[in-house]
Amino acid sequence: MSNQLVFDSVSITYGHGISSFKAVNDVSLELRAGEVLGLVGESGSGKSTLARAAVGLAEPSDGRVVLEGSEISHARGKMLRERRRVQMIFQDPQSCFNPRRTIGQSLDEALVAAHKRDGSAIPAVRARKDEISNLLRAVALPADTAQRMPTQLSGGQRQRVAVARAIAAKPAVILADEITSALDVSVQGSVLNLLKQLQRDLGFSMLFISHNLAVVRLVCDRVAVMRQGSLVEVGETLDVMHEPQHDYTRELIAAVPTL
Ligand SMILES: Nc1ncnc2c1ncn2[C@@H]1O[C@H](COP(=O)(O)OP(=O)(O)OP(=O)(O)O)[C@@H](O)[C@H]1O
Repeated sequence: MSNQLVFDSVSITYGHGISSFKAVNDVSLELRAGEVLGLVGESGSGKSTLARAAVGLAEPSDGRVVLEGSEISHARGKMLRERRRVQMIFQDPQSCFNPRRTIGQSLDEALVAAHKRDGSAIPAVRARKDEISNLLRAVALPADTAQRMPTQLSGGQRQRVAVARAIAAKPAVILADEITSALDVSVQGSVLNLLKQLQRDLGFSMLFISHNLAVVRLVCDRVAVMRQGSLVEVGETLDVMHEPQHDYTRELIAAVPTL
């Protein structure tokens, strides 16, 4: 399997001088084409910061992030557009949508950006409306969701729209950062099933950040464990769950009785 996204000796420091803090410390991690890689570790271990470096929301102080052979960290010009092939979905979709735009307008913006990135002709409004209906259907939302405002949707529906917006970009990689943590338990499963199904159908790779090891076991092919900014262990999910190599991983697993 080829590597889609590579974190190559990435370190990320917040702040400067004596108040600086190294949130990620020399992490090398490879996301293979078509796989779901879980990223686990206690709160503050640097999981989100690492992922954010792949979409330009954090800048590596050392090392680089590489997408299909091309560096996308420190991106300029064409690589900024290329970086949109990595899409991040956040815990709280409420804050990621422009509150003054309808869902249809937000999805349209994502579609237009994807066509611009690929250098393909931007389809006429009618054809884009059809694409938006298809996207909504793909995430099991009714077509009239396009006319609604973000605040008119439930948390689960908003997260489905966030997934639709991510796939509108025809991503090579999706970074899912605690995407069900803010949802009611009753809807968490359906959003996860949806994402897993889309991942299989569309073939993107996914970095799946979660506190919830039970969910990680269900969703992920491999799992990586971070502690205090460093990577402590990475392996096949079942191997890591059943034969953890590191004491810290053992502690994480022991904290989840259902495992
Ligand atoms: N913008 C920032 N400025 C300064 N420090 C930050 C910033 N963002 C995160 N940090 C710090 O960096 C460390 C890593 O945070 P990060 O959010 O990456 O961890 P995490 O493993 O994703 O945690 P969580 O699961 O709680 O989201 C934490 O100590 C956090 O307080």
